Formats: sequence, structure tokens, C-alpha cells
Amino acid sequence: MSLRLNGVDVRYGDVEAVSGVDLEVAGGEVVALLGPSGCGKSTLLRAVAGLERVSAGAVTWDGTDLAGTPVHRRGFGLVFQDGQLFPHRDVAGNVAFGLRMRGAARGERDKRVAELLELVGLGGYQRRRVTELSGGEQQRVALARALAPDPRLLLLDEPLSALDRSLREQLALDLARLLRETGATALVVTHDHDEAFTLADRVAVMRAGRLRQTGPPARVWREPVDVETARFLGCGVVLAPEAAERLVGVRARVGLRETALRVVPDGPGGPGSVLDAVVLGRVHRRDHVRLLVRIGDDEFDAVGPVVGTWEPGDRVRLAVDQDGVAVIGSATG
Ligand SMILES: Nc1ncnc2c1ncn2[C@@H]1O[C@H](COP(=O)(O)OP(=O)(O)OP(=O)(O)O)[C@@H](O)[C@H]1O
Repeated sequence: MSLRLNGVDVRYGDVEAVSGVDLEVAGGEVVALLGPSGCGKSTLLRAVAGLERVSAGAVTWDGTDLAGTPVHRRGFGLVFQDGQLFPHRDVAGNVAFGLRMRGAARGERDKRVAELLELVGLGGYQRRRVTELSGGEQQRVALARALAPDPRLLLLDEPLSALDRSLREQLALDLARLLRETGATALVVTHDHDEAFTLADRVAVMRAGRLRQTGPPARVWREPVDVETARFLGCGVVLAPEAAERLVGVRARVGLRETALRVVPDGPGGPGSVLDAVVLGRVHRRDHVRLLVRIGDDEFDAVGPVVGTWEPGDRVRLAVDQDGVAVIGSATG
């Protein structure tokens, strides 16, 4: 039970949207395709679905080349950004669509629809009109519809990106749980690294049509393969090895995220090694205070608790939070 891509290229006329992609998704595994806008993620997903023609290489399922298999015979479930529900059908009609296509009997359909609506947190919604649901509810219906025929692979293209931030965070957690509970095999496209890391067992980072790095989320987060990947994963500052050794004690090229340096409370105790810094500016954020600080001759971002009242010129002590630090180039793609 696995999807395998071997040397996959997809072209639109002269544009090579996807180049030489090799990737495997094992049974029960969730892989996120992560990358900036225009890097070819959706094109690759659509090629797996059979919606785009592969111009070189192969998409196979359990060793069988899918080139001659049309979309509706691949046995894959699809969810897009905007749900694409059937507006003239109610919730149950939408969820039951694939089951009806497969010729499932009425009783079986009703039972499965009820089961899936429970699973996505919409128990009892059968008779609701889909046009009267919130964006989040519509995406849950789209997910239930995709899961209903028990697809061998679930393909999700930015399933949460049309939703507002807090709903997206909640739904990402729900979706992660759902994928685990159903043991789904899934390929998820997203440009949002939080979402990718919430959902996926493995992350595949794409840029300019190519896969740059594939690995478990923690590894990709801590050891991005190159500077562009580090920047894409939130490292606003990249230090040369000498500077990194002085600041974070690692002699390697290192990326720092905005949370890499944290204010240490005054008083005894705390981490062993601290950095002395001078505050240059302060901005309040949702759940922390963001400081611009000077360490030696260089300026950096740092974070502190929301109760902090530092003013420019104040001295602070900072500790390095390893989750905010990425060692670049030590992993292989
Ligand atoms: N139908 C098309 N015809 C021509 N070029 C296309 C077509 N669809 C996509 N492209 C181009 O192919 C490249 C990859 O696009 P794709 O939509 O796969 O990227 P993406 O990473 O999914 O971006 P986004 O997150 O913005 O959707 C882009 O340069 C895009 O302009």
C-alpha cells in the first residue's frame, strides 16, 4: 500500500512546474508537501490525482503505473482549499456522493454518512444546506465526503487555507487526529509550516519545482538543508560559523528564528550560559514581547514575557532556545 513518484516532471507548455520529483508515501503515512507559492506543490498533487499529465517519470501505486488510470478510477479522495461542495445537495447528499457512485445501498449509505459526520464533528448535520455552513464546517463536510468511500490515498490541497487563523489552528489539530484515527494515507499540500508540522509524519520541502528536503518534521525544523529552506522555515537571521559559535555555541552555519533568544528572568538560577544584551526597542505581540537588542556590535530579535516593561537602553540577559535555532546544511536532502 504505497504511492511512489519516480523522476516526475510536469510541464505547462514551456514552464516546467515540477522537475524530477522522487517521493514515496507509505501506507498509513501522512506526508506534507511544503513550499512557497508557485513552487509546484499543487501541480504535483494534481498529477498524483490524475488531473495533470506527467510529462516524464511515473506515478505508481503498489508498483502499478497510474498513467492510464483516470482520476475517478484511482481510488483517491480529494479535498481542495474551497471544499467545492455541491451547492444543490444537502450535507448528507454531499457526503454520500462517492458511495452513491459506487452503488452502495441506501441503508449502508446513511449509516456511513452518520458515522463520518460524527467523525468530523458534525453529527446530526445531514439535512443542513451546505450553503448555510461556515467555512470551517464546509471543509469538514468536504473531508467527510472524501473519506466516505474509504479512499486508499487522501489528497488534500491547502485544505485549511481559506479559513481564518484561529479556526485554521483548531481544524489542523482536528484533522491531524482524524488522519491518525482513520489510519489514512495522505499527501497534504500547504505553504504553512505550522500546519505541515501539525499534520505530517514527514515533510517534503519544495522549491522551484524540485524537492529540496524530505524528513520528519523535527529534523527538517532543526536541520534545514540549505539557507533558502532555513529562511522559508522562519529563520530571519543566518549566522556564519564563527558568529554562531560565539552566540549559540555551535560552529556551523546557523539560522535563528525570532524566538531563538529569550529573556532570562533576573535573579539567581536559570540556564548556565547567558548573553548580555542592550534593549533597542520593544513591540507587544499576541502572547509575548518582541525586543530588538544589541549584542556586541550586532542587532538581533529576542522575546520576553508579555509582562516585560523594558525600555530602550535597559540591559537584559538572554538564553538560547534551541527550538529557535537551525543548523543549516548538516542534513542530506
Ligand atoms: N494551468 C497552468 N498553466 C500554466 N502554468 C501553470 C498552470 N498552473 C500552474 N502553473 C504554473 O506552474 C507553477 C507551479 O504552480 P502551482 O500552482 O503548482 O504552485 P503552488 O506551489 O501550488 O502555488 P500556490 O500555493 O500559489 O498554489 C507556477 O509557476 C504556476 O504559475
